[in-house]
Amino acid sequence: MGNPTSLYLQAASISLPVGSLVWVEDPDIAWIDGEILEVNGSDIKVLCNSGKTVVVKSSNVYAKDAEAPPSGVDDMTKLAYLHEPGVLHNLKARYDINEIYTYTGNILIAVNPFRRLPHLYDTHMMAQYKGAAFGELSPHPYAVADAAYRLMINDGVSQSILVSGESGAGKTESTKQLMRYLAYMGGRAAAEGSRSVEQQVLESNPVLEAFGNAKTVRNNNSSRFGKFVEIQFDQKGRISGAAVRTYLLERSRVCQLSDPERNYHCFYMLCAAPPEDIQRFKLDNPRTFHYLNQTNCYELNGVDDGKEYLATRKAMDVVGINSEEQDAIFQVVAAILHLGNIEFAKGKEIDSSVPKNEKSWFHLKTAAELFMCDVKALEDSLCKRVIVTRDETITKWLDPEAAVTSRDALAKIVYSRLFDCFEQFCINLTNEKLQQHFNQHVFKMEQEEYTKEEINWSYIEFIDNQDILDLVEKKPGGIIALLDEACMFPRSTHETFAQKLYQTFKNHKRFCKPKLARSDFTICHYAGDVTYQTELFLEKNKDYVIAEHQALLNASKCSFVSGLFPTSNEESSKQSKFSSIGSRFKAQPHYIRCVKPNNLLKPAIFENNNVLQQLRCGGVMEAIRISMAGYPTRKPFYEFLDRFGILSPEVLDGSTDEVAACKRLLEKVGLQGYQIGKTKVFLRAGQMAELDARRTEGNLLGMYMRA
Ligand SMILES: Nc1ncnc2c1ncn2[C@@H]1O[C@H](COP(=O)(O)OP(=O)(O)OP(=O)(O)O)[C@@H](O)[C@H]1O
Repeated sequence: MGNPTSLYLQAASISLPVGSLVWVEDPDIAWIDGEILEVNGSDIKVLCNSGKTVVVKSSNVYAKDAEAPPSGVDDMTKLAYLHEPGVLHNLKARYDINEIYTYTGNILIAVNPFRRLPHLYDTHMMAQYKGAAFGELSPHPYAVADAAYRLMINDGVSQSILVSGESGAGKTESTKQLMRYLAYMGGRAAAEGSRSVEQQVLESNPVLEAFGNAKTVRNNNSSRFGKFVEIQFDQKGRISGAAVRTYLLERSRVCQLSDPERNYHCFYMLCAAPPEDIQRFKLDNPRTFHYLNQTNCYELNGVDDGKEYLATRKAMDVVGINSEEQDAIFQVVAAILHLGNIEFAKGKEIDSSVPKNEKSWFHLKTAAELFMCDVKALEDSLCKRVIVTRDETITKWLDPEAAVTSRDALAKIVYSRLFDCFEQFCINLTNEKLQQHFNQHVFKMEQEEYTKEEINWSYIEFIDNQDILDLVEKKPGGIIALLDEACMFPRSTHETFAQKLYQTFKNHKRFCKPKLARSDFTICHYAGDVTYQTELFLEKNKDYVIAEHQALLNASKCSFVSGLFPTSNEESSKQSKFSSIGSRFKAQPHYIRCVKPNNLLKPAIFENNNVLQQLRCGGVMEAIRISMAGYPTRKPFYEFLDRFGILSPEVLDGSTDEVAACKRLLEKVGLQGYQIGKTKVFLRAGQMAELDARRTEGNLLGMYMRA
């Protein structure tokens, strides 16, 4: 991605006269506004609104629109000066009055209010957005959903809405609003006694949240997985079906935690279940389970896990999971908790292990009961490995440490099979793909606007992230290809893999080796640098189930459990499933970018630097950069004359032809490089500021002459 500051050079290089209102950089609040006191060559003295005076280079000063409405504009493209401080200030001005949604062209930016705003989401609101032209009403997820819905109906083309943002930014909430609106538009009364499809989709949220969400440092209810919701409509625009696909669950959380985070909600819910379930699953206080007591965080503020358990069961009913299946699911969840409490001691043989004590035996037996598998087989699968060579079969003991690793591996694979998952690495890769898609889309929309207005423009290049995609997934030679190779050689270790990477990519500008690291590597993703540990990597890529675990659970007497571990020929290939994520977004996309205004998760706090960082990474500044490269400021003819007619009042005399008047005015003021569209004047970056500066000069001159 290009350096975002290079964007504004054009806008900044114009000379601003004394008295102009400007933005200058500020270390604490990112951008501060003020007024120019003096201009000495390229040095500009500014009196900031905080009261302090600073001298800055003219290239770092950005014009502030004196006529910008105090409560902001609902679309960034309506800003007279489209630059970073303008965009930031606009979002803040709106956030201060609880206007959390703002457009940047077709992209909806949603700033998390961290407070309920029920008036925004009632049915009355939905009725208003139904069929309203995009941009006619205040920005809203309903408007995005409505536009997508209508395009689907009118053009018969599938649509997708991409909701992105960092953890806690409001993706889940926004998605819920989208689904509510689509259910409202395409709803169909359910047959007597059965639930409607849309209700099932909405109700699938609590189910997924119970099993895939956890408290993290950044969000008390953080989704630890990617989600793809597909809603199908029939010819008449009525919902006909739905599917919710999940991918890439964070699996390490099942057995490894640190303060102040929690494991997946379902574990705590189950421990707070009604007595008959507690008895049946031999459960106890969460503090007694190793997989839960590695942190001191058990309860969530305002959440009653017992109630949540019942609500989850109910939600499972709605999505069509019958009570037998529900029992099987919670049985597996309980089995995982017991599994985690099995400790190991040294056995009689050298380097062997056995369950440590009575307590461990109890948990081993209980886990086997709940998995409905053989106790001895479970013990063996934790403590032994069978190695088959050409000539013989050797049984190898695992020492206590290796037995713990084996136990945790079993817990993770069972839980992830329960949830159907992939790796953290792929989450970043998916984002990369989506980002590229986003760039292309924004670019295309710009082009379409120009074509519609019959504007000439040459192809404007923008930097995309194809290089990162190549680095990661190019065949042969990309990181994944090298990883696959490494996994095929029995002797390769994470160190040899790392060496291979360092060697291969030593000159790649998106790849680097962190100083001091021996086997880590860093990829410069669009959202920032991410360092990966090859150690975990090699392990994770071998997404195999240990053969003993596979055999153990495939033989379970519970058909649900054995179904989680089908034999290899019953299993769908991993590759095809992953590649489908990117291809699904081939449908016409719409974008919602969620922004988290502060890390305290509190209302009414808007941290400039924090927000700016998200706008830069999330592609919002990128979208603006793309439009800056063309003709970012567009003014309908009458508005243009209204604002700038004063620069040459004679052009207005006696003429009713707005187009001719605009042309004459632009000629008179000697502006170069603008274009006249069919309904609007198109200006290059900075030209609006230039015209305003002339107006200011004109006013000053007028005042001087009058004096
Ligand atoms: N539009 C909104 N109105 C009210 N509260 C909101 C809104 N959007 C987000 N929130 C609040 O912010 C919290 C975090 O939002 P959400 O769970 O949607 O984030 P997320 O982006 O899905 O996070 P993660 O990626 O961690 O799952 C919510 O629990 C809710 O309290």
